[in-house]
Amino acid sequence: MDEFSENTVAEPRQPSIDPDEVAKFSAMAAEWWDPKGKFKPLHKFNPVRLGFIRDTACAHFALDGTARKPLEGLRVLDIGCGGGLVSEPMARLGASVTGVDASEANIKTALTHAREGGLDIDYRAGTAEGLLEAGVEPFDIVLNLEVVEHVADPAQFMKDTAALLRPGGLMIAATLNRTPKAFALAIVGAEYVLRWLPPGTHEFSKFLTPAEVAAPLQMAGLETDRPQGVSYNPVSDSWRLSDDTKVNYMLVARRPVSPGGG
Ligand SMILES: C[S@@+](CC[C@H](N)C(=O)[O-])C[C@H]1O[C@@H](n2cnc3c(N)ncnc32)[C@H](O)[C@@H]1O
Ligand SMILES: [Mg+2]
Repeated sequence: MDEFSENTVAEPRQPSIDPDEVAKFSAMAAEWWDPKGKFKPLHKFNPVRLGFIRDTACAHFALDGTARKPLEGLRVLDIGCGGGLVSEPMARLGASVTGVDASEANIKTALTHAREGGLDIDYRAGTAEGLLEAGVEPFDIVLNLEVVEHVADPAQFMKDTAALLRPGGLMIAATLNRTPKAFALAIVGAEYVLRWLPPGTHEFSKFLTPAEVAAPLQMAGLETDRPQGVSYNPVSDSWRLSDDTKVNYMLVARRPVSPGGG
């Protein structure tokens, strides 16, 4: 057993995995940390979503956002963590981070990169349902970023990730909306015209509306905020928070301390 196999959770039945999708990401695993490589869009997108995550977490848990490590003491799950583009900054903010991805190649990249940077992150190859089967302790924060549009059963995936959130905890989900504008910008524009992403990275039919992301979370007992749009500005070549949720958006959900409120 190599060192890496110990980082695999619950091998046998992992129904959220769509093998073609995971193979697509495994094939690009070496590129995660190349800001000019295939994950360039995520690198560009990172500052705005990291700021949003930090601010939302500090507000939710009443933390001092100006502290050097404001998330100290919080357990964060980054589900579908890829190469760790969000796990690492969360660890730098003081959180105890568990990063889980269905692709072993991605986890290898993430482990290597974190070690090189002296960061201690609990990376595991696996899935949400694997964590549930393994009986992990629920997390203070669950990050569910740009993954649900790549899984086999989105509603079940959202439900499983909700089950990994403790009472009083915070989930931040992010994905692409299923609108004509998202088709034009995220698929035609980003994949075929600008070539930001390899053609075929996204399947339009797998995009989800905010209501479709929120419904399984609400059924799992979470309360959801209004979706937060994130938009690209071609003039400044940067991303910003916006009122437009038609392409990229984030959805904040909270598990009440006691069922039915509180
Ligand atoms: C677009 S990447 C997002 C990576 C990271 N969350 C980010 O935003 O930087 C999607 C990731 O989800 C992973 N993935 C796909 N299906 C999964 C599943 N069922 N469970 C866990 N991870 C999965 C892929 O391997 C890939 O690394
Ligand atoms: Mg995606």
